Amino acid sequence: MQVSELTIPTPDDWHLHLRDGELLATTVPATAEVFSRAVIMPNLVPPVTTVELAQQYRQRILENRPHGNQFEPLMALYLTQNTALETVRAAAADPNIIGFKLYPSGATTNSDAGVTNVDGLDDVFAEMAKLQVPLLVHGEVTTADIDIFDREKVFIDRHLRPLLQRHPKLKLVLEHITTADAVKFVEEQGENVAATITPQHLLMNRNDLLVGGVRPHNYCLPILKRRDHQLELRRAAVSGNPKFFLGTDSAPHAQSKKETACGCAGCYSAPAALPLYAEFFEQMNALEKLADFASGFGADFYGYARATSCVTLVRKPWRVPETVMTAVGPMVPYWAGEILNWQLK
Ligand SMILES: NC(=O)N[C@@H](CC(=O)O)C(=O)O
Ligand SMILES: [Zn+2]
Ligand SMILES: [Zn+2]
Repeated sequence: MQVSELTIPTPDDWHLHLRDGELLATTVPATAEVFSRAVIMPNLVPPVTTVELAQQYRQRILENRPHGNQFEPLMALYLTQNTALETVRAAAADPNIIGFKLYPSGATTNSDAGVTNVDGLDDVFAEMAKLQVPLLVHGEVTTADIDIFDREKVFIDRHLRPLLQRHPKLKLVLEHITTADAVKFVEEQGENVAATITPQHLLMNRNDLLVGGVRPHNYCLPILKRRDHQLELRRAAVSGNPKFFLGTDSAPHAQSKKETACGCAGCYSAPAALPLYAEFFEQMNALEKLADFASGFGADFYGYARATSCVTLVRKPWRVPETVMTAVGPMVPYWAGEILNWQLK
């Protein structure tokens, strides 16, 4: 029998870009109306590198939270080559800071200030391991000799395995994983290593980016991979392994910055985030696994209580809007113009 309603604990988004300024009026409610908590990515210009900057940013986010809403932003700090041990200690002491985000310099949107030499930060990683401050990782090498489709695998082999050998207790989340290699790596590591998976990497592969014309709104980083990799991600997401949990990586860019000769990377999935994951779990005949993936495993990993409130999805097909109007112009959401079977009640 087909279920027509699905109630799960209020989910958490463990990887989210809200941006800043006027756009917060759009991005904060879109997530706060569905999610209980979200990890807020720090790749602003300038980047959110200190506890003080994160507290100010968090305040701007809270100002855009709908009245009566309990949404809790959990701030990630931007790791640089100059991050001080003092900043690690300050982050550990602040309950609104969840950890540090490692962007290899040049890997993705606003990563110029990112890390140029991972091995040179061993003191910082040692302190993070000691204080159990999580390291969130955009796992791609950036050297020109490595093909864009191999960048995740090479990062794992060159940097992540050695890093965890040097710091076996480090709590680490490999963000937005896209390859069978990443799945295998996370499965092999101890309980201190986990991964987030986006809706686009579960629902699509590189054909959806390149066949029949280039689709800028399916372009994100790490780039969609071949179908074999997608199938491994799909398997991992429904496996019930608590190391794999929800992180949308919703990453809004203006339509004009996506539909252009040199388009930005990022899918704005927040307007349809939970229905997109429900679509995937239904395709896998595994809707009963959505609750742990969306609302359980991430909280367990990070050491938060699971939400006690609930959200209900109903089976009621709807079309994702072609555009969403924002203060900085129109944006094309991920899955625009396509049908989703589930929506929030
Ligand atoms: N995922 C993306 O393609 N883009 C993200 C950055 C990131 O998460 O790498 C963004 O900030 O636009
Ligand atoms: Zn990233
Ligand atoms: Zn991201």
